Amino acid sequence: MQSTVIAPSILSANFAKLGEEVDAVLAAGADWVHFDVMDNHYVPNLTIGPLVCEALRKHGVTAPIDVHLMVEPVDRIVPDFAKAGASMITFHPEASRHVHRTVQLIRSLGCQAGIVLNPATPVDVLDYVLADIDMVLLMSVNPGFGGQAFIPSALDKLRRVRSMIDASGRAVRLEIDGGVKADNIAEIAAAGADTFVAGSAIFNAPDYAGIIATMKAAVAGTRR
Ligand SMILES: O=C(CO)[C@H](O)[C@H](O)COP(=O)(O)O
Repeated sequence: MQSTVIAPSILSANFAKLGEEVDAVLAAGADWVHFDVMDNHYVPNLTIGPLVCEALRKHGVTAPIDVHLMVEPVDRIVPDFAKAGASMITFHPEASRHVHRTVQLIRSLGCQAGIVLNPATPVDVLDYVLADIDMVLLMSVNPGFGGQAFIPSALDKLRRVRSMIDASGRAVRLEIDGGVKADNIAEIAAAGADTFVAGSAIFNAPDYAGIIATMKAAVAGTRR
């Protein structure tokens, strides 16, 4: 099991003061910045691109930036994000014609690569790419919007992917995204996640440090 990572999704941040929001969650104990890229094609919403990632780096953000591409096609935008300062880039296999090639492209540009599985996407693709990736991101909501409820079937899927990762013997992160809250994060951690994306739970909280500490303590409680 990898170390615990809390990655606030800036989808729920106040975009009018994004730099300050990112500084605030990092100062409050967040480990990564989760950066949701939506194209109004693969998903029914439109968000931010490489220019905003680059702006965060220029603003002084040194923490890992975890770019989740909800775009189709994928490959064209990958080099722009690598240049803009992405640390890891995850993508949906449905959005790439050649999944293994996209993984190779991301890694050739110096970023970590991850595969994202939607709630109804089978895990089988992992049989063929687990040896080549750094992270699996399981969606516990249908992608496109923050603030949705956690889909319970994600717990069984977490357990299944955790077994696959452990059997591989590789240090692959298992990330969960969607509906992660202080009151369900322990159950999610116990099912095998080590990397937790939370948008509305963190950015809607009055005290960022308080909610992040509560989440980390809940995860730590499952590791004893
Ligand atoms: O990728 C996403 C949606 O596609 C978001 O990261 C995710 O939904 C986080 O938001 P919340 O924690 O509010 O559910």
